[in-house]
Amino acid sequence: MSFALELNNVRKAFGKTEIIRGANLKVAPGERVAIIGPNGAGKSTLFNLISGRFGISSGEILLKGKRIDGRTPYEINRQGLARSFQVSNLFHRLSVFENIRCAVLWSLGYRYSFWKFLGNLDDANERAEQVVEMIKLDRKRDVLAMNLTYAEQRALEIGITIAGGGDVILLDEPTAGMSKSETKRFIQLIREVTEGKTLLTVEHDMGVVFGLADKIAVLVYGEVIAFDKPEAVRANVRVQEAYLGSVLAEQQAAGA
Ligand SMILES: Nc1ncnc2c1ncn2[C@@H]1O[C@H](COP(=O)(O)OP(=O)(O)OP(=O)(O)O)[C@@H](O)[C@H]1O
Repeated sequence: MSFALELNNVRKAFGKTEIIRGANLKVAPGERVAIIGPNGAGKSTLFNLISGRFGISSGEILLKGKRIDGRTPYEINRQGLARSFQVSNLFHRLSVFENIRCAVLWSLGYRYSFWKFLGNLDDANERAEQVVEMIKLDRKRDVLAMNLTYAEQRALEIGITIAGGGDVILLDEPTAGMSKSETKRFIQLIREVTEGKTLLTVEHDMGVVFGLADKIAVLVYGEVIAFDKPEAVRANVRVQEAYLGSVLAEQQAAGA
């Protein structure tokens, strides 16, 4: 079986400082994985390496069995990896539907001239309608992105990410800035829209991590020190010492 995503001894240095120091990870198809770790551990850097935004210094990254290190973000995206855009990358003056349709058209290859085709691509329109429904914004279909609530904008961002049909999805702190009740609903939404797909998230909120992930990868100083089911990671002494013990205590105290 080839893994959905495989990192073998990946290293990344910025100048003389090595940030990712031999990271290994093997994610099976359909698995939901949360990457956790202290601030500055290299989680965002790892996402940037996987999605091709930064080149690796050494090692290899494989997507569904094929090497992707050295490829451009566009090429990696075409091979089936989709990374969440930030809210600021929404087209604020376009409607929910138009935002999704742009993402669909982009994924079909209309990179810079997609506006020429707007309105006359039935398949793209149909796919866009489906995605709008999946992210439960059908009642806001024609509302401009700038007039959505924050949580709705984050849902739209997820819709844009999945619109192209990628089967390995990277989400960077998908529930950041949401209230507790919004977060709960949003976890359910993420579960639904990524059903059957492989999901990687970077996450600080342990409630989200334990609610969403089949497996947790713990990144400390650029190394994956544990990769296992949530209960096993929670019980792992090395993880508790390096990170989780203090974070759980903090989050429990905050919730108490
Ligand atoms: N382009 C860059 N050039 C130089 N150093 C960088 C660059 N990007 C990240 N770093 C450094 O790499 C280290 C890891 O940063 P990164 O943002 O990946 O950590 P993180 O685990 O995502 O942190 P956080 O949880 O705070 O978001 C930091 O010390 C950061 O300053």
